[in-house]
Amino acid sequence: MTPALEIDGLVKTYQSVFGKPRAALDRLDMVVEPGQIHGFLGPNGSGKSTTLKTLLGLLRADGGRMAIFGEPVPRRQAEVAPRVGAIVEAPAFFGNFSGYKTLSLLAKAGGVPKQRVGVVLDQVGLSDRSEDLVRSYSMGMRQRLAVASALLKDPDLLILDEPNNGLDPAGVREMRDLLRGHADRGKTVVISSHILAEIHQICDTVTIISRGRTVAAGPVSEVLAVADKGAYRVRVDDHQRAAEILAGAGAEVSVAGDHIVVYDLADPAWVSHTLGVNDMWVRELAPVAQLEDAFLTITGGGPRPGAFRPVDNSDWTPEEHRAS
Ligand SMILES: Nc1ncnc2c1ncn2[C@@H]1O[C@H](COP(=O)(O)OP(=O)(O)OP(=O)(O)O)[C@@H](O)[C@H]1O
Repeated sequence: MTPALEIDGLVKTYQSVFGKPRAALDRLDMVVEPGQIHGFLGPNGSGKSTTLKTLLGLLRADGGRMAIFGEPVPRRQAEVAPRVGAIVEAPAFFGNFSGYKTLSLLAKAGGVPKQRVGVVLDQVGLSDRSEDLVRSYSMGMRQRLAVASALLKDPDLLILDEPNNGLDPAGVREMRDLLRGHADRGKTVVISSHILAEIHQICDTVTIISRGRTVAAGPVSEVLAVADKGAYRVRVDDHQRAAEILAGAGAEVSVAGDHIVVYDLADPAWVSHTLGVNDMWVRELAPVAQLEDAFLTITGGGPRPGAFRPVDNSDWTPEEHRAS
């Protein structure tokens, strides 16, 4: 089946008039299959908004390829635009219009039948307040109005950047039900977040990025299973050398900031023994037990080996990419 979304080796560097150029995306990869709720997870500043803006044609990429429903973008952005609804930056609504009027105008501008306005107001739970002026709306209500505007054209691909911002716990639950309902009708949803728990509760699959690179991707249960998979955090004096020794002895290891992580470890004593016989002394050996720890572990360092592909500059179509 054609993926709803494919990103391959995306590169984006922000130029600065005074300072040095800032590499925001460094060969980022992402694939989203249709009908899923896909989480796009990464710490603040890791490049989520930049990715989504580039995908939607709001920023120009410096390298890499992107396709939406098999159509290369930005070249065929106009063709796929009717199938995509997105909120990437909090839209500015006119405070003196009601929610209903706001959506009616947007529907008219987008060539969407007016009946959709009532439907989406209902979907986001704003029907009761639809005649009130937007300036009287709470932040959470404005957020829901924004989601309603993205739902107007009943998009096959719904992209929401941090949709739970400003929502209280009940609002987060409603948002989850809303997105699940959309996916259950065969639509695809991509939501970005820096909060692991949100992605864990809502999403089927996830792409985790750190410093503009993909560091892990796959079904949420598998990617985050690192927490339950006998992963151990190890601190020694020379992490690089310790990682080489442990990897050479057959362990799956990644270097993450000021520590290393050893995966699938049946017996932690094996680590102290293996390093000890190489004259390296373990300062800390602790299980990575919590999901938040797992997230920090995954995003704390560079990409894990094999987690991303280098860019090639050959001509490319999504079909060729899938065949390769
Ligand atoms: N217009 C810009 N000019 C220069 N640098 C920028 C610009 N926009 C973003 N950046 C930088 O690019 C990097 C990625 O930023 P981006 O906003 O894409 O991250 P993010 O994951 O969406 O973060 P957050 O979760 O805080 O929204 C950051 O280092 C940020 O400072």
